[in-house]
Amino acid sequence: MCEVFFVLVQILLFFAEILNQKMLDKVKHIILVLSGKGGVGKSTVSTQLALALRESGFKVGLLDIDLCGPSVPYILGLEGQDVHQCDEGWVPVYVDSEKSLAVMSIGFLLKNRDDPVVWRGPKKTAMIRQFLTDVHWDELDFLVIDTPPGTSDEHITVMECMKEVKCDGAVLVTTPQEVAVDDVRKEVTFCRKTGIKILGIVENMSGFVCPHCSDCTNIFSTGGGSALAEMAKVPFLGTLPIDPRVGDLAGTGKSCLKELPDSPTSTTFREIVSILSK
Ligand SMILES: Nc1ncnc2c1ncn2[C@@H]1O[C@H](COP(=O)(O)OP(=O)(O)OP(=O)(O)O)[C@@H](O)[C@H]1O
Ligand code: SF4
Repeated sequence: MCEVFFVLVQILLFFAEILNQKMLDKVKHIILVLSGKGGVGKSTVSTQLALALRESGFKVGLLDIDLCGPSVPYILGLEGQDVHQCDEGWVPVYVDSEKSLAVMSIGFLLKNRDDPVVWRGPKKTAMIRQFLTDVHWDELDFLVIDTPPGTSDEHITVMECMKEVKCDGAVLVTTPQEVAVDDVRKEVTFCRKTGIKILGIVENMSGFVCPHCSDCTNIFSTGGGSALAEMAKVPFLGTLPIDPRVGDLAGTGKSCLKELPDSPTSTTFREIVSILSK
């Protein structure tokens, strides 16, 4: 009896793996965006990175698997959009008629933005697996995956699924403060233990850009991200200052590269795109 069950599980896993590979088959590059701590700007970085890749002419998908705080639909101004089902699974929401940016988030499945997702681990794990296997992406150059903060069950599920497909690796987001850097240090260890390559570290909220004179003032200490990158021997991808104009783009779906082409934030995103697309 036990053996029959074991064989059945193996068969199911085999088909899940095939399905997983099939859905992500047409995706050339998969990039995870991780942070050890909440509120450091991971969703902002994921979204602006997806938009910057699109501005650079790539076809992009953005998958938000932050089940407890799905903010991508809000940031992109897509709240209230419906996700449709087709024979192969879910059809993502496209931000434009050219279908240059496809988006999937649990936020599209909640009736109300304020509805909490009160699920235990196994249900969350099943949902994440489904997100990774059942979204019908068209041909994509890049799929950016926005993850929840920390190193929880959800992360382990993502890492397990990523082993079955060709994931390029993870971009780690930190802020300059020591507590955030400490948490990202744990994330570095987590990536190493789970075999995910670290593509680099981004230091967000690094200084404040004055909206009047555009001067950048370091209100916290700086350099935590680059010091960690050096210590962990991984690339440092750059700094993004606190820029109220970037904060104001949340909810509009507008790209920083397009709206604020001369800002330090756009300069850093251009560099990140050029590193990731090499
Ligand atoms: N560089 C920046 N300049 C100005 N505002 C920023 C910047 N980065 C993030 N923010 C703002 O900080 C807040 C938190 O950002 P965001 O939601 O991206 O963080 P997060 O790490 O994804 O949070 P969570 O852990 O809840 O998922 C948002 O209001 C966002 O607009
Ligand atoms: S940075 Fe310059 S313009 Fe901005 S608040 Fe300070 S003094 Fe004023």
